[in-house]
Amino acid sequence: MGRTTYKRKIYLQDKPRQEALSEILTHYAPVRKVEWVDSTSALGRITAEPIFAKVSMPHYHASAMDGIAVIAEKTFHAHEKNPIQLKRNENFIYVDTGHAVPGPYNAVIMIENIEEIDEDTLEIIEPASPWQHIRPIGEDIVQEEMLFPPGHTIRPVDIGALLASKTLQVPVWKKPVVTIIPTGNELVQPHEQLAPGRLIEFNGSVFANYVLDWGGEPNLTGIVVDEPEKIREALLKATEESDIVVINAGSSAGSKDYTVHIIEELGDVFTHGVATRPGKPVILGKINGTIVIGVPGYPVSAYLALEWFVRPLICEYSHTPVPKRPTLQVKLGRRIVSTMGAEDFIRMNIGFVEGTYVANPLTRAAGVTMSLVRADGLLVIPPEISGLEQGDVVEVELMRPLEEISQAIVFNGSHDLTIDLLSVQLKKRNLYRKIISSHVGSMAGLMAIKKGEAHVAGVHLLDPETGEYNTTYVKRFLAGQDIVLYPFLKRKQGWFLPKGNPLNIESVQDIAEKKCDFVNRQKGAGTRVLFDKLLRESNVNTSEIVGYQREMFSHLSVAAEVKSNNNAVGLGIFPAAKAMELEFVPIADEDYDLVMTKAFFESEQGKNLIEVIQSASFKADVEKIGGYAVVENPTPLVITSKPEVE
Ligand SMILES: Nc1nc2c(c(=O)[nH]1)N[C@H]1C(S)=C(S)[C@@H](COP(=O)(O)OP(=O)(O)OC[C@H]3O[C@@H](n4cnc5c(N)ncnc54)[C@H](O)[C@@H]3O)O[C@H]1N2
Ligand code: MOO
Repeated sequence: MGRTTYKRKIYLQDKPRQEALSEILTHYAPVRKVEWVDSTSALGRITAEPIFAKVSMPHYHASAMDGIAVIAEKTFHAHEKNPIQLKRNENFIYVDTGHAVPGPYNAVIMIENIEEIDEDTLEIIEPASPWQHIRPIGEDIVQEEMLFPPGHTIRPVDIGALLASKTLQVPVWKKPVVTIIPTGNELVQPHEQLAPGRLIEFNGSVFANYVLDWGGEPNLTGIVVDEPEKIREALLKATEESDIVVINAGSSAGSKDYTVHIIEELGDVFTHGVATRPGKPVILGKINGTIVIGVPGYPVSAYLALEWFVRPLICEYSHTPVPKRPTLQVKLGRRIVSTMGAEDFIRMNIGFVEGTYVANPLTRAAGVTMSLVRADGLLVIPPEISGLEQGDVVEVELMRPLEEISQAIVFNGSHDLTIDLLSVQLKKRNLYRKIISSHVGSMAGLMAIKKGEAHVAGVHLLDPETGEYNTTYVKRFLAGQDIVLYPFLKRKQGWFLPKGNPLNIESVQDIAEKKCDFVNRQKGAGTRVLFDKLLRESNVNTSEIVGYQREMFSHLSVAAEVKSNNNAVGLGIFPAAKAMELEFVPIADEDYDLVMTKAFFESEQGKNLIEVIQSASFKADVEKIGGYAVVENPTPLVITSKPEVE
């Protein structure tokens, strides 16, 4: 059998998302099917027809109170000065709440308004009005009444109405079957062996669960390799069996991105490329009357594309509107640039600081699933806007409940592992309280406090003049504000060395003399300041250090470099050395402290935070990492807004 070869498709369209959606909706002609389901298991299903009550509720006149049923007309003359006596079974019967009130009785008197004379005789001093304390037939539901219109999503309370009216089965839309085909030679199932170049297939399960959540019936196939024949086969089978087909990855311009050609060959392609970032390489087409949607491989692009195109089709199938997320006005904590001509979808962290919702962008990389996991909101920047300024007030779609966002502690500054532990401990004490952190570096953290965009900043800024950490910087940059510098951690800084320290490195002189390959940090990093200070103190010139000009941007990347070179040395914190299984020779303790406004420090949230920091369980968590110590009951440094007298 001859193999089909396909040319690379290089140019993708930039079709506006709404236009692509409207177009695909016009091509969507679903064959809707109705199924009858038991009312007890109809939760979340959508009624396909109006639902009418089978019987009334109540279906008899029912007493609404414990007491006696009477004939109202025979009580009309009752008065304090004219008590009326009633005889059992003659002109009253005893009834309890819910009992039937048989004719000719037509009113109920509560037991507390009755005087018992003897077993069969009662006395009343007030008349009863007709139908008082009686739930007449159909008070709640009248037989043949419409319970719900078509297109109604069944909720728990609706199941109550169905059962109460003896409506035991309901006609609902059959869920549209959405077949999901993950493709890629590099993919393995999560339980399979991993190797370099092998990626775990997880998009498929994410899609399946979204489809389920949105009211569809997911059908996740196995992984299909990047071979035209296999893809063709999978698509043909899927289009026969499903209402909608989603094929993942292979949507772009790679040498093995066959999907678009195969859809074109088997049916029609309406769109290849939408004007969005991320999510651009979407394919919208149709094979044998079934809509086929090719979504990009990168997880974030993939989930967004699914929401833009698959969700509306599922809703269209059941004639329901596409739900919208609630929105919130937020102030931007940072400037955001955006692509002209394309909609930008930016995952945001949101915090409530000093009475304002402040939002900061998370990473924009389309391969970072955690950006969606961590997102509090989604900022959509329209195509005609090239960027937004820090401080602009914009609308974001909420991806988390507002209560949760409002109670979070906004943490900015230099990242440290212990901040996650702190967040876990806070969460354990209070369901909602957590920390949302932006890792922007110590200086940017200070600036966030200055501008009221964060509650707490984590900083480790060494003053090379004084050898002191943080104090100088806080005094200089936050002058004029009421600020608290809270001594938080002592972190061990030390040499990162190959296992066993083969070159026996202990000092800056050793590094220079033995011509080690030094792995440096970027200018401004606390570790870089420390290294430069060590050089000065030891009278070693930067030119004597091999590799001084090579800068890495994190402790972990320094450790990774050292791991790959037996002649290398780096400087950094212990956990990074431990993660890469390196030798670690401690040389200094670094102060990693917390900066916050005095108002926050004194607030309930602030007190909570300090309490957790000083708790035995948090300290135990921190000790487990190694190379760390929480400063025991420190004296916070309070800096007041009153300018210092020089
Ligand atoms: N020259 C160009 N290259 C690329 C373009 C472009 O316009 N020109 N677009 C880029 C964009 S934007 C995206 S998005 C990706 C889309 O690529 P594909 O849809 O062809 O997907 P793959 O390359 O096969 O996979 C990309 C990436 O996605 C992850 N992936 C894929 N499938 C799964 C799965 N089932 N589970 C989890 N993760 C999955 C994986 O990390 C892949 O490496 O193309 C750019 N390139
Ligand atoms: O569309 Mo890609 O999704 O920008 O990363």
